[in-house]
Amino acid sequence: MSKHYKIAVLPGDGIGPEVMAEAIKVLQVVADKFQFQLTLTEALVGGAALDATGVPLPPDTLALCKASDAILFGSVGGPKWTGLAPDMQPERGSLLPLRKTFDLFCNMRPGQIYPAFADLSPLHPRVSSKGMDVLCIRELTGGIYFGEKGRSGDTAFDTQRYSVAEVTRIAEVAFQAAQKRGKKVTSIDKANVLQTSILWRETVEQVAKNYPDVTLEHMYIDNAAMQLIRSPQQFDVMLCDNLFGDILSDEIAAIAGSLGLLPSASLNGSGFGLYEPAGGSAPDIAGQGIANPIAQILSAALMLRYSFGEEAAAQAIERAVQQCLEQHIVTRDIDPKSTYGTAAVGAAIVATLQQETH
Ligand SMILES: NC(=O)C1=CN([C@@H]2O[C@H](COP(=O)(O)OP(=O)(O)OC[C@H]3O[C@@H](n4cnc5c(N)ncnc54)[C@H](O)[C@@H]3O)[C@@H](O)[C@H]2O)C=CC1
Ligand SMILES: CC(C)CC(=O)C(=O)O
Ligand SMILES: [Mg+2]
Repeated sequence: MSKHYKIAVLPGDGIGPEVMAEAIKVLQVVADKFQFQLTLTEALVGGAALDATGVPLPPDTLALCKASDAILFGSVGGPKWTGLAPDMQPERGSLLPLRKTFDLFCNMRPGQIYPAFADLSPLHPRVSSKGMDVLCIRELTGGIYFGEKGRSGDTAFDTQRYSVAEVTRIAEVAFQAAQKRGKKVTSIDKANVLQTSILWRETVEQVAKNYPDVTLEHMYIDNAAMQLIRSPQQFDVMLCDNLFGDILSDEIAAIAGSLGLLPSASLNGSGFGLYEPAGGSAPDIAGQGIANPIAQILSAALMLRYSFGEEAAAQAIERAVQQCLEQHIVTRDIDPKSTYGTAAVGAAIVATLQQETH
């Protein structure tokens, strides 16, 4: 076995460790089947790290990430840590610094309505027959999450700043992705109000000139949020800034059936990436063994595809997930009547992979 990949495994808080356990089982099966070696090294991050070491991103964890080929991330945060100083909070003190440190400017969140349980989509029957297949491409290292912020007395502020260079590089990714899909980019902004959106729109127009085979449309964020619910099938690639992409991707997940289905890849163009579910630590269901592991498992598949080029293994995982969904082996976030828990869904995906010949 000559191919060997080193993965930093950061389960984090809440449901993170529960869903990560299932993703690791899946990775071990595909490594065996597709003949590559994985070194999976676990480290503390987020609230778990804060409790154990006093900081949400310990130096050892960062060093492990730097020495790895990719990061498989669970989720961080929860009510236990929300009152802390901002940089001590798990989200601002670990996840955002990881995104910035590795320049992970491109966040991809693919969302589809799986035909097998389209009837369970909250939008059924209006959209299910026409489906949805959207790739949300979100700028991840700029915008209001990283701008100057402050608080004094009864006033607080956050700053949104975007440069032409930042918008250009994420727009390039969106157009290239659209070329391989439905050849349409919908760029989301609020250019009727925001100066950064005017620059965003102008810059996307410039980039579009290099992709004459891709149709570009612009849409204001408020309309986009509405159009997604009204007719999600109209979208192919949605190009968003950091804040708008964060919000719209949760909406895409809900239309697909659950936040527990939506994976994500955060990339910097070098092959290195951080892979995590689009959702958070779900404190309301943590510890109950009922979290949906599919977003974490599909995030592992994206890691195999984007960081390691193991396309066959990635597709095998995606097929196994699809098959379990078709057999209605799903957690209760998708079907409230279901009795399958996190481990049962993970085990079904593992069994499907083991049975499949390739
Ligand atoms: N990447 C990350 O680590 C993220 C962390 N967070 C943090 O997570 C904590 C909780 O945030 P919320 O706003 O409640 O968002 P959340 O995404 O954790 O949960 C929202 C709703 O979706 C459900 N949900 C999410 N993932 C699920 C899964 N795999 N299976 C079944 N149901 C699932 C939850 O049960 C909850 O009802 C906060 O501290 C937040 O800052 C939020 C988003 C991303
Ligand atoms: C800490 C947040 C920005 C995480 C989040 O909500 C996301 O990445 O979707
Ligand atoms: Mg979010």
